[in-house]
Formats: sequence, C-alpha cells, structure tokens
Amino acid sequence: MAEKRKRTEISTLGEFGLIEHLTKGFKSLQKSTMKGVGDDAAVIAVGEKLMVVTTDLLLEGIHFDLTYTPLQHLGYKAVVVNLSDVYAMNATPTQITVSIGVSAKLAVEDLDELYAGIQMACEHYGVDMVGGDTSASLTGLTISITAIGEAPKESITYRSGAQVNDLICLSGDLGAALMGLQILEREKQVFQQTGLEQPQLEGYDYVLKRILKPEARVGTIEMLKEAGIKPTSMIDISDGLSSELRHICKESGVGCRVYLEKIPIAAETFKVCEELNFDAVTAALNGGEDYEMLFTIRQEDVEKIHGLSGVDVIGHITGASTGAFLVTPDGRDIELQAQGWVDC
Ligand SMILES: Nc1ncnc2c1ncn2[C@@H]1O[C@H](COP(=O)(O)OP(=O)(O)OP(=O)(O)O)[C@@H](O)[C@H]1O
Ligand SMILES: Cc1ncc(C[n+]2csc(CCOP(=O)(O)O)c2C)c(N)n1
Ligand SMILES: [Mg+2]
Repeated sequence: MAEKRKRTEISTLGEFGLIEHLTKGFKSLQKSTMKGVGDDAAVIAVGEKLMVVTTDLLLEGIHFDLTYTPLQHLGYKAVVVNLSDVYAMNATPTQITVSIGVSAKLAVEDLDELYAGIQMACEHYGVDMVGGDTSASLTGLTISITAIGEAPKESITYRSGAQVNDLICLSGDLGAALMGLQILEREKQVFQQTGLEQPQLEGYDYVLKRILKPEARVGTIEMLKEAGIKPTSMIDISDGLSSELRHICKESGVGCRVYLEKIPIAAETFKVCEELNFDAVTAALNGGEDYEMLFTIRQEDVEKIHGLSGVDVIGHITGASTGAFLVTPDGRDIELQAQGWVDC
C-alpha cells in the first residue's frame, strides 16, 4: 500500500512562518549578499555602494478589487508599495521592473491606464522603468514589481538594529487606508444589493486617498537625513503597526512598549470609524497599507526628532524578555500580535 504523504495546512504556519519555512535552508554563497531574506529589501554590495532589491506581488481579489479601483491609481500604488520598501532601508530607489499577468477581460485601453499610473509614479519618485514581463492570466490581473535602489554603505537601516532604550518613532497617521477600504466595500455591497450606480463617496477624501493612491514616505527619509539622524532600525507599515513592531523586535532581539494614546489617528479616520462602528485602535494596529515609516532612534537624538513635523514618538525599546506590548491609558499591557495580512 502506498504510504500516505504528509500534508501540513499552510494556515498552521501563517504568512511569516511560511516564508521562514521555505527560505531557511538557503545559505548565502556570494560575498556580495549583505542581507538576504528577512528585511524590507535585500542588500547587495556593488563596489563602494550598496544596492537594495525588493519585490511585491499584487493580485486581483487579494490586494485590489477592480470594481472600485481605478487602473491608473492601481498602477501608481503598485509602484509606491515597492518604493516604500526601498525607503524603509534608508536607500534611494533608482529603477523598477514591471511584470503583469493579464486577464482576458482587460482591453489595451485598460492597460494604458495602468501604465499611465505606473509612469506617473516613476516621474514623481524619479525612478526608471527598465523592463518586466507579460503573460496571459486565467485568474485575474496580477502585477509584480521589483524595485532597485542604492545607498552609501553606512546609510542602510535594517530591521535588526534596534537597541534597548531606543525611542520608537512613526511618520504620519494610521488606520486610514483600512477605513477607506471599508467605505469602498460598503458602496460595493450597496451596488450589489440595490443596483444603485452612484456611490456615496463625498466627505471620505482622506481615507479614500490613503487606500487608492498612497505615497511613499520619502519626505520623512529626507528630513531624518537633514536632521542628522540615522535610525537604528526601520520598517514600512504594510501589514499594520502591531505586525511591523513584532518584526523589529524579533530581528533586533528586543522587546517594546508603545503607548496607545500616542498612536496618531487622523480626525477623518476617527469619523469613519464612528460611522461604521469600527474600533479606531484596531484599525491603527492591524489595518495595514498605511505605508508610514516605523523606526527607532537613539535617546540622544530625541531633541532633533522633536523638531520634525509629522513624526511622533510612540514608545521605546525594552529587553527581549519583557516582550512586545501596547500600554493603554489605564495602565494595562496588551501583547502585540504579528499577524500577516494574508490569513493563509
Ligand atoms: N516566497 C518567498 N521566497 C523568498 N523570500 C521571500 C518570499 N516571500 C517573502 N520573502 C522575503 O521575506 C522577507 C519579508 O517579506 P515581506 O513580504 O513580509 O516583507 P515586505 O515586503 O516588507 O512586506 P509587504 O509584502 O507587506 O510589503 C523579505 O526579505 C522578502 O524578500
Ligand atoms: C480587495 C482588497 N482586499 C483587501 C485589501 C487589504 N490589503 C491587501 S494587501 C494588505 C497588506 C499588505 O499585503 P502584502 O503583505 O501581501 O504585501 C492589505 C491590508 C485590499 N487593499 N483590497
Ligand atoms: Mg516592508
């Protein structure tokens, strides 16, 4: 009788467990590979400089829904999410490649729109589109973008550099992208149930912009450079604050305490949360797609950081044994969970 093959459900590992499982057997063979799997981008030595490389995959139905996502915005966003990973290494993006799997329902004009968005992002961030690949797809539109960037050797910031007593800082505000998505989903449902063609989107500009046309935080990176601050660690927020904090803690071998009342949430986000009866703190902690920069700095840089607009200190790094916690205003400690966005 044939032996039954072992079958492990992917859900038992989760997104991050799966990545670790698949990649742990690979050892670096090249001296130029400075950092492989495990950060926002890989780091490769090229002469005096370092090159960073990162890839993100966007799948129809998982990452975007074409019923409410304009293709131009989608093209723009597909570039931005990659550049955000380059900036999170404290590097400057220089080139991208774009690979698409095209479903039969799309026409040339649709792809023209997608590429108009890609071009707009390239021009805005000063990167060149240098190639890619094109295939037919039976399962909806697929977009895979690879971004390349560069940085002087001493500039790169890894997830692994946070030290005990460092301050945890955050650019911008959180939770808006998720609430924008909730509004779009609500209008989609109304349309499906009633056939009403006119979506009610007035008054939701901010949260809609955050989900449909996000920007990468190049301004924060430049401000830090000008202020003479090199973050000890950095990561961009694609999966949610909670998850990204856990990544920094794990990679740096530290713990953290962040304070709930210090987590920045925009007034517009609060308003939508109230309307939809959604907990704003949950949106900020687990929402994802905010593409803000989360970074740590040394205590002695505290004066310099206070002068920077749009940056908040939200907590500090502790020893590994203390764990990763959110502290509520009434003094309760809530453990932060590292949930991947995709519940495999
Ligand atoms: N299938 C895979 N094979 C090899 N390495 C992978 C795979 N998926 C992810 N990685 C690597 O794992 C690390 C973490 O990837 P992850 O996608 O969580 O980070 P990210 O790109 O910052 O997040 P996001 O995808 O939400 O933008 C990176 O170094 C990435 O290159
Ligand atoms: C249709 C639709 N469903 C869900 C979402 C939300 N969403 C998609 S990817 C992601 C996090 C990063 O993912 P990854 O780690 O794969 O880069 C989030 C929060 C969306 N934007 N559109
Ligand atoms: Mg990232």
